[in-house]
Amino acid sequence: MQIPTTKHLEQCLVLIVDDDRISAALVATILSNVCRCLTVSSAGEAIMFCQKRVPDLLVVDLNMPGMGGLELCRELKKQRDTENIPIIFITADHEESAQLSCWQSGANDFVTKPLVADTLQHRVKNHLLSKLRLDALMSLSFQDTLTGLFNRNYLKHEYPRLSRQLMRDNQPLGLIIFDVDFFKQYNDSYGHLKGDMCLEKVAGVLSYYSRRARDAVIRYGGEEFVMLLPNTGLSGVKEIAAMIVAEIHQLDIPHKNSPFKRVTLSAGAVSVSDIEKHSLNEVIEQADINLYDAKLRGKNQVVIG
Ligand SMILES: Nc1nc2c(ncn2[C@@H]2O[C@H](COP(=O)(O)OP(=O)(O)OP(=O)(O)O)[C@@H](O)[C@H]2O)c(=O)[nH]1
Repeated sequence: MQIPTTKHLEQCLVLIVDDDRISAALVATILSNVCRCLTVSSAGEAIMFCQKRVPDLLVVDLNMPGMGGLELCRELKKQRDTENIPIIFITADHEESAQLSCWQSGANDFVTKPLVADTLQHRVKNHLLSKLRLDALMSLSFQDTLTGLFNRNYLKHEYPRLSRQLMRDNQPLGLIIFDVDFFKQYNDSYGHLKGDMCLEKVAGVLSYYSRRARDAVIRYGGEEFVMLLPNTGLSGVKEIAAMIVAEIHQLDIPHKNSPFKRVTLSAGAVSVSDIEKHSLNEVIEQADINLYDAKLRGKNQVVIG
């Protein structure tokens, strides 16, 4: 089976990390007909770059003043956002021990100087293609096709890691379940296709409010969405849930068979501080009880506790 890739090779961004400008320019020229390239001149700059924008691959000079290539590689492989970026070292060192150090730091490959242009191009190309296939598989496994949000698989996969992190930092997890009110009637009145468009609009608003790097929105069921808000206490969770419910109300998406005459959301929210004592199911269950309460109290509102 051919796995559909998320973008083309020429759209990929390779970050070249080299303190020697001439050497960096040579690598950029060699790779110019394979992909897009940007250059930074130190490991520190590379880390800052990756915090703002994640490249598809890094070509790193092994020996740089200050933080060297090996340390940079170890650092990037530790971080969740950068752990899957292929890293290729360029080294003038032909010693076996240097090669071993590259592998041990987590590098995906290395090329030796003097550079053979064809070899560098093919290595970069092969690693980029593997990365594109991995990205495509990740999005097929973890993305909801209608809304582009994460799916339930992602939540199950992500929760153990997230809860370990929150435990270490002694921080709470905020979680909100949103459910579109009278959505069966919406489909019945306007048709399934319009129903899908309505879900896409709701998803857009939820994504907009998922502002911090580790916040996440998941399409949990048909018209049910879960928002994960790490490091967020009860008052923060309440504020965000209320803003989203109000925003959907303000959007004024017509719904003739709702008593509100527009599309609305109900929300059940929690903030759990002793996360180690609770499974994902327990946290969801608590939020779901609150959601049920919001529905009982007349919908278009948030219940938190
Ligand atoms: N258009 C569309 N509809 C969906 C999708 N997934 C689920 N639904 C519909 O969502 C509706 C949910 O109905 P209910 O669970 O009865 O909820 P409700 O009508 O919103 O009732 P309350 O939650 O009590 O306000 C069902 O009619 C499903 O067919 C989807 O992907 N697209």
